[in-house]
Amino acid sequence: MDQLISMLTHASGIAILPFLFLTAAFLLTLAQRRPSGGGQGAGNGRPILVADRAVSHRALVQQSAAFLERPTSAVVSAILSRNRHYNILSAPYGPYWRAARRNMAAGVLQPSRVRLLHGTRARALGVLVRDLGSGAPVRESLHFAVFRVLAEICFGEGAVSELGEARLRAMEKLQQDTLRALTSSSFITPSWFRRRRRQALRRQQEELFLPLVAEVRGRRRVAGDVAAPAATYVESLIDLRVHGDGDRAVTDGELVSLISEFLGAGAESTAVALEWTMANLVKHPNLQQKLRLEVDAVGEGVIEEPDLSRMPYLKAVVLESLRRHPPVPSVERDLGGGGEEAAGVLGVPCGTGATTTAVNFLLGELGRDPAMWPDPMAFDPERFMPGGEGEGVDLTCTRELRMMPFGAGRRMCPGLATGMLHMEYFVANLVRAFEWRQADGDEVDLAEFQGFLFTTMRRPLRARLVPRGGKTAAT
Ligand code: HEM
Repeated sequence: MDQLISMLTHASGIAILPFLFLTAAFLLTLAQRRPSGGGQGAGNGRPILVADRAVSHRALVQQSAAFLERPTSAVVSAILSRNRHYNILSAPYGPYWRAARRNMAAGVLQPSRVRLLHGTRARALGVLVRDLGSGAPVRESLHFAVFRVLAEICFGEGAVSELGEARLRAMEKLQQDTLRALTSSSFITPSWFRRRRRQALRRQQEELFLPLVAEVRGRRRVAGDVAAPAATYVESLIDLRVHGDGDRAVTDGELVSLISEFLGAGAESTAVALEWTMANLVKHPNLQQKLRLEVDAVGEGVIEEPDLSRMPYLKAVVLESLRRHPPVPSVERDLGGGGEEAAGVLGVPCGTGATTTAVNFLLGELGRDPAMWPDPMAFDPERFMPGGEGEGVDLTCTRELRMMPFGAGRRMCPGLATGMLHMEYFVANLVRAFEWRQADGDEVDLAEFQGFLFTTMRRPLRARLVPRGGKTAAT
C-alpha cells in the first residue's frame, strides 16, 4: 500500500494525489452545477436572451403583467434563506411585494425626502475625501461612502454614529463577503461547503441586524401611540402592515432580508457605477476638464443637491457611464404561469415543450445598440447633450426604451432617483476635490468582470489623485 501511495504521489516527479483530488472535485461539482445567479434563469433549460429594445419595451412595459416574477435563484437573500424570507427583489408579485415596495419607494427613498439629507451626504463625502487623500484604494473608499449614506437612511444618524466606523465597516464587509461567496461558486468547492457557508452568512446577518431592530422596536413601543412618523427605513419596516395578507407585520426573517437588500444591492450598484465613471474620467482627461469647468462654475465649497440641476454635463457623464457600463448586466424574469402569453410577446416558441421559463434582458447590449447609439463603444457624454441621440432620455422607459440601466416596468428599480442623485453628488465633489490622473505606468483597464449580480472592473481602478491646489495622493 505504502508503495502504491508513493508511486501515485511521486510518479514522474509530479505530486499527483492533489491532482487526482482536484480532478474528482471538478467532475463532482460539474455534475452538480445548475444555472444560478447573474445571467442565468430559474428554468430547467437555458434562459431566453433578449437584446432588442422594441421587444424589451413591449414585454416589460406594455405587457408587463406577463413579466412580473423574478427567478429567486438570482437573489442573494432568497439563496441565503433558502426562499424562506423574501425581500422586494425576491418576493413573488402579490400583497407583500406591493407593501414592501411602496414602503421603500414612497417612504425613505421618496426623492423629496432623499434630497433633504444634506448632512448625511456631507458626512460620507468627508470620510471619502479623507480616505482618498490619504491613499486608500478607490473602489473600497467609494463603496464605503455609499454604504454609509444608506446605513444612515436605514438605521438613522444616531445609530450609525453609536455603532462607530469600525463596526459599520464590519457590517459592510459582511455584505460584501456574502456577494463574494455567491460569486465564487468555484469548481473545486463542494456544494455542501457552499451551503454551510451561506447558512453561516445568513446567521451573521441575523446576529448583526436583529439587535439593532430590537432597539428601535423597544423605543417605538415606549413612545406608544405618540410615536413619531417613521424617520428611518427600519422604523418604517417595523410599522409596516401587509394589507391583503391579514394586515400582518413584517417578520424578523423578512426584516433581515429587506435590510440586507437595502444595504447590499443599493450600495454595490451605485459604487460599481461610480468606479466605472471615475475610470472613464481618468482615461479621458479632456472630458474631466470639461466637467471640472462646469463644477467650478457653480460656486465654491461642497456641491449640493440644488447645484446638480444646473449641471447638464455632469448628468451627461453619469448617463454615458450607465449606458456604456450598466452595473447590473441583465434584468431577469421568470415566465412561470404566464409562459404562453409571454412567449407570444417575445415572439419565441416558448411554452409547448419549452425547456425554460426564464428570460434575461441584456442591459449592456441594449445600451450598445448601434441603431440607437452610433459608435456605441466610445465613451461620449455629448450624446446626452442638446442635439445628441440621448437627449432627454427617459430612464423609466415608460414612453420608449433607449437604454435601461435601472430595468423597466413594474419591477424596475425603486432606487433610481436615489442612485442618480448619489452618483451625480459624488462625481461632482470628487472632481472638485482632486485632479484624477493616470497612476504612473498603470493605464486604466476597462476590462469587465462578471460577478454574481454586478459587472465590475476586472482590475480595480488605480489613479493618482492630486488635491486641487495641494499635494499628490497615490491610491
Ligand atoms: C446606480 C444605482 C442603481 C442601479 C444601476 C440599479 C439597478 C437595478 C436594476 C437593473 C434592477 C432590476 C430592475 C428590473 O428587474 O426591471 C434593480 C432592482 C431593484 N433595486 Fe436597484 N439599482 C440602483 C440603486 C438602487 C438603490 C440605491 C436601491 C435601494 C437602496 C435599490 C433597490 C432595488 C430594489 C429593491 C430592486 C427590486 C425591485 C422590485 O423587484 O420590485 N437600487 N435595480
